[in-house]
Amino acid sequence: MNLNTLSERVTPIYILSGFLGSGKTTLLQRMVTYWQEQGLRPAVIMNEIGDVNLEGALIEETVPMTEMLSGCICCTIRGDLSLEISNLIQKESPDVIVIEATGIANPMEILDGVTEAALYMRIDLKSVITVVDARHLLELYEHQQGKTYRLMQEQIRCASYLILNKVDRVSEEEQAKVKEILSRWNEYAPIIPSVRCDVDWVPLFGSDVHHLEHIMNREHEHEESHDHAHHSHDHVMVYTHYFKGPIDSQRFEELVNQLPREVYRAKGVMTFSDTTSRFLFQYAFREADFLKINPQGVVPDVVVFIGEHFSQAALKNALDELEKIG
Ligand SMILES: Nc1nc2c(ncn2[C@@H]2O[C@H](COP(=O)(O)OP(=O)(O)OP(=O)(O)O)[C@@H](O)[C@H]2O)c(=O)[nH]1
Repeated sequence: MNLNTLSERVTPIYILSGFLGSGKTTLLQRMVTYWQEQGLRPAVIMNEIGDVNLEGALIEETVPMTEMLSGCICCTIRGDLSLEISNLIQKESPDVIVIEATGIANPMEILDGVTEAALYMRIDLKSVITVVDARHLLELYEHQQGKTYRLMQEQIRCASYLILNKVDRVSEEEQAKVKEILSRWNEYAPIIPSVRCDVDWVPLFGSDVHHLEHIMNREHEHEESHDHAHHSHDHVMVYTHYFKGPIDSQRFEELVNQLPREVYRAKGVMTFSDTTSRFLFQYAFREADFLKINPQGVVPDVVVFIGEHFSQAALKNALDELEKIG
């Protein structure tokens, strides 16, 4: 692989979320095994509360693993997360990275850490997979209060896929009820029932199999899985757009003013065709801000959009149009 293709390489990232004991580690082990069987090199970022990562011991030694101990990724070490990601990519150049977030982390904050890294590394957040313990959710739903309930709700809302795990511990009727709750909280994420997170990977990694095949220079495409994934991936929480060249600043501002409500945050580094300097772009609470910058080293032109299940295709099309005009 020459340097050029190396710098063009985009590392797919998955976030695994879910409440304590829901089955995240079980799922992580299965994901790692699946990718290894595909001939890929996965890497793992794990975060546990406490000083010893017991579960890390469950993952094979050949899998590069970064452990972030003594705290929850989202509260204490959010900045470090983006650093960990870039270190891992530089040192190990994995084909795919999985971040297992502690059961008490708020996934929105983890998304923030990941998108921070997207500003200086070519990464692509593929999906947030949330594991739900079927019985635990039913029990919490009965009471409908408390921090645990709200956090679980957050984790469910921001998922691109919901693994409804431990269905061996609920009746058919109960399973139907949990599914109904889940689809009310998150109408976009497909719900995949499982026992010990034993799921069919093709729908889950459809587009990524396609993507990873591309990395591996394989020729064939799996049309069916690609279509499926395209459909379910269109409504995303994060969209990262790498620009191929400078764009017109006024047209970009117009686009920003017309962003859908669901996009509530954006940030990036940009080069405009009608200005000389590069800019740090920030967008929050429907307000855009541009700051002249002179980045050190090689920093790509990229904007990360963060929100709640907005249409990635619509945004991508609009940005592609701007690029065509230049
Ligand atoms: N009955 C049943 N038990 C399961 C299932 N999946 C996982 N478990 C068990 O649930 C426990 C927790 O699973 P883990 O995969 O460690 O869950 P986790 O979300 O990583 O847990 P934390 O690291 O504490 O957040 C383990 O004892 C598993 O064996 C399932 O489908 N059914």
